Amino acid sequence: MPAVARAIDALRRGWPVAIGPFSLLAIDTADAGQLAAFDPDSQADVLLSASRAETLKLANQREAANPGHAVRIERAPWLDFDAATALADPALDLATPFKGPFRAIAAGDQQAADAALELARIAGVLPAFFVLERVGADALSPADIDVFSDPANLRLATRARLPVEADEGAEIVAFRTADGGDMHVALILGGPDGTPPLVRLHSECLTGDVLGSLKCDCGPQLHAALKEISGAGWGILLYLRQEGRGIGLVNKLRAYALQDQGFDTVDANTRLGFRIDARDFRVAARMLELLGQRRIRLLTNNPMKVAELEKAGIEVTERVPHRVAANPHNEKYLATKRDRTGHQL
Ligand SMILES: Nc1nc2c(ncn2[C@@H]2O[C@H](COP(=O)(O)OP(=O)(O)OP(=O)(O)O)[C@@H](O)[C@H]2O)c(=O)[nH]1
Ligand SMILES: [Zn+2]
Repeated sequence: MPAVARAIDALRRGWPVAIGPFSLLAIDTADAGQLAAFDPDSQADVLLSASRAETLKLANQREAANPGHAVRIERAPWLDFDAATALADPALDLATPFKGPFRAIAAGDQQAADAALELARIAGVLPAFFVLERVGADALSPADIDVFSDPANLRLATRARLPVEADEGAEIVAFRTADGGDMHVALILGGPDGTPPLVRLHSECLTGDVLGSLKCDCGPQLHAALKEISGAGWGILLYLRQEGRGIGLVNKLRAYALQDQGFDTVDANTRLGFRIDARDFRVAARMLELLGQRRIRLLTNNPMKVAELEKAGIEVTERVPHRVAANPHNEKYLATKRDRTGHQL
């Protein structure tokens, strides 16, 4: 498992990683010099996500037969570092006329190719690589990456009293994984009273939670949730380290830049090459289990959260709506949540 943590670190630094039969260099974090060292003979192909390939109209019959999977683009003389960056990063879509033509070919080991894209998401880098078939002694397997994300690895690390505005008697509980994955926390307000706790799953949003961003509703939702839970007598707020619906802060800010170009929150994620919602709510179920709460009332407008928790063995006895007032900056975002991602607003 430490090998996965090392690979995540390497991706963030623009260093090569090995997965299955592949040696991979993340286009997002590497530079032309690192590419020359990685691939002195200009042999490397490019690996992209299906949704990115679709945006670029590079999804040919091969991809259509295998939707949702990594797409491999054959190396061509004009596919240098800058051209690859334009393939990887949608910020340049409107500005950069494509050279090409580019040709999609068989990915090779599809499972390993898909695992590479998932590792990029976990590392918070764009899901796009230079790729070579080169067997490395300590290559990761796709199963290693699954194990890394398995919420069964989550452990309760420590708990302490934390007086907060909403409840001076609150308690904070920290969770962590053996491999140094993201650290999640729970805030318990009030104490068990024999009824299912009112629970809020809050996904990290640095811009909204800390900076008072008006682009989303996260900040007001966070504070309203704490108030509501304390008013209900008792409950739990899970603060989940799933910034940007699981794509990381840098990629979320890239999504914001695309929104400045007129794309909505859904299309921005797709253009970046990510799923519309890349969060894994099994981790929330595991935290509730470690806190001894398998029956809950859930504060959310998002039916997917209810479904995912139930799938992971948590009984949601009631969905409690969690609406906050809109402002002129987040009106469109909230409308998109209602119209395109099934939020009950
Ligand atoms: N990728 C991306 N993430 C965003 C954007 N705006 C907010 N987020 C993230 O979205 C998460 C909050 O999710 P929402 O979809 O607003 O709400 P929800 O949690 O699904 O649903 P509710 O429980 O009803 O609030 C946080 O992690 C934010 O950082 C955006 O435009 N793009
Ligand atoms: Zn937000």
